[in-house]
Amino acid sequence: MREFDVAVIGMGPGGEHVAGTLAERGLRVLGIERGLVGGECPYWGCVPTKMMIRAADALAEARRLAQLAGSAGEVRPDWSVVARRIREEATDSWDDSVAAERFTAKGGTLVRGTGRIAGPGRVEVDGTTYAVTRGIVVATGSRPAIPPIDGLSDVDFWTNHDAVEAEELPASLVVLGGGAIGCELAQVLARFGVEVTIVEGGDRLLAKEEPEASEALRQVFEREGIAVRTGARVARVLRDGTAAVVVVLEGGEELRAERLLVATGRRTDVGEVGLGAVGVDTSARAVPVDDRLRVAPGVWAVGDLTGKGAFTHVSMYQAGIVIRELLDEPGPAADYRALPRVTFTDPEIGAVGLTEAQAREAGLTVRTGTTATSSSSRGWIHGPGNEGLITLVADADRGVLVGATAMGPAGGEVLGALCVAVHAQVPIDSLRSMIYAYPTFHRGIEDALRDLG
Ligand SMILES: Cc1cc2nc3c(=O)[nH]c(=O)nc-3n(C[C@H](O)[C@H](O)[C@H](O)COP(=O)(O)OP(=O)(O)OC[C@H]3O[C@@H](n4cnc5c(N)ncnc54)[C@H](O)[C@@H]3O)c2cc1C
Ligand SMILES: NC(=O)c1ccc[n+]([C@@H]2O[C@H](COP(=O)([O-])OP(=O)(O)OC[C@H]3O[C@@H](n4cnc5c(N)ncnc54)[C@H](O)[C@@H]3O)[C@@H](O)[C@H]2O)c1
Repeated sequence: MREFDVAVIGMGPGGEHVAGTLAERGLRVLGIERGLVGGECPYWGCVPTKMMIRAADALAEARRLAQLAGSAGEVRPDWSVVARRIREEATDSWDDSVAAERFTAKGGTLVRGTGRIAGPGRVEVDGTTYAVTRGIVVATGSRPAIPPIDGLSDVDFWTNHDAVEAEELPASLVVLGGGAIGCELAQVLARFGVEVTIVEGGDRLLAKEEPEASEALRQVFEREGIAVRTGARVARVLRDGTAAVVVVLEGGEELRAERLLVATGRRTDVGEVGLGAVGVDTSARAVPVDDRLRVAPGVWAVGDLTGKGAFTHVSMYQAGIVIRELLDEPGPAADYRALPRVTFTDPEIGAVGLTEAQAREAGLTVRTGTTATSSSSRGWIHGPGNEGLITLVADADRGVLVGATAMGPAGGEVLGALCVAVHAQVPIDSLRSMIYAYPTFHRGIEDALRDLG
């Protein structure tokens, strides 16, 4: 049986970081990947979708020219430019040779196939068993969760994979799910001329964010011609000939489109990767981990699988802790108090820490302060595209921020300052005494602090 110090099952952003760093540090590392080294983020997630968004935002800015600077002629979207960039620049036509070689050049051993834990200190890849002396790291990520809707499996629906790989766009699209994926892709495709309807089962878009941000985004979407149906339950789905998908809502209304994109969340698979062999309940939705990402003696987990936030930065952050664990190096334990997230719609919605509702549920003495992005000097100067808000959530007893939202142009960048405030528990009095450069978008933080009272 071949022996390694560390085996990493799943080479997405978290697994690749653990495996590559430990190999570089001289450990014997086995990396196991059944798809592409790099995982969801570079091939079907963050990177190509942000490339799409960059293109869609350029179109939106061009359309704003008339209100700001005249005209650059007729704006004519061409998806083939985006598809080519994704194929050639982002994904190498979904070929991971460069990433695989980067790992093996560091001294790692890559085995392609489906890995699973065969027992303590043992992993198996498609029938071959390997001995692991120091640690097994499970980083198998997530896949699209497909809801059990009558008829769905009979229509050729899209997931994020198909949307990212599309060489041509449909004329019309129903997007099932108004979360981060649904909202980002809906706006991109609408800006490229696709007639888009979002069908969201809950009562608002981006349910994990502040309700005011959800409402502001809904208004932007409707103004851009995206139909938003919230509180809408799908009864069944069927194909009408070859041309259209019909989405039948409870109540009987029918929505027709050339394509259906399913973006209803992600699912993890705890059982498939053999975590049951080390005592994990395989019916769990996420792997239970402690604050050092330990699952069982000699087993760690990182990334989407841990249920701590399905973001690349969470996976990389956790990977950093596991690397220290496996190298026996000191360092802080995981702390998710200041977890940031950014939905890259236009306007961007950046948020960190707790929402107001979460802070109240936690029993804190909550105070909030808010300001409209459009009412700041910079927002007003910016003009078209200046929708948004800055909302602060404070723990009044301790005099610190526990959460914040920055929605607006560059909302994800404005968020940086708020992340520091929440993470480092900067006293609100200290935030009030800072100098905020004029006229920046982040200066809106000062207005929101004033509103905190
Ligand atoms: C459309 C979209 C847009 C996104 N945009 C952003 C964004 O802007 N910012 C952000 O932070 N996050 C974004 N995300 C989320 C981000 O992509 C994920 O959180 C991140 O990729 C998770 O990393 P991971 O390490 O858990 O593994 P994953 O990226 O999920 O990769 C896991 C890997 O494990 C492999 N694998 C699974 N099971 C096995 C097995 N048994 N044996 C061998 N290999 C296995 C898979 O093939 C895969 O390559 C986006 C996601 C999507 C879908
Ligand atoms: N910018 C980013 O960082 C970014 C971008 C995209 C995705 N992501 C990550 O990927 C995760 C998955 O994204 P997602 O948008 O698929 O999931 P999500 O959980 O964010 O949103 C899914 C939405 O689908 C709705 N839904 C579920 N079943 C439904 C049904 N049958 N009919 C109608 N609506 C239904 C839910 O109510 C929810 O609002 C995100 O939570 C996020 O962590 C991050």
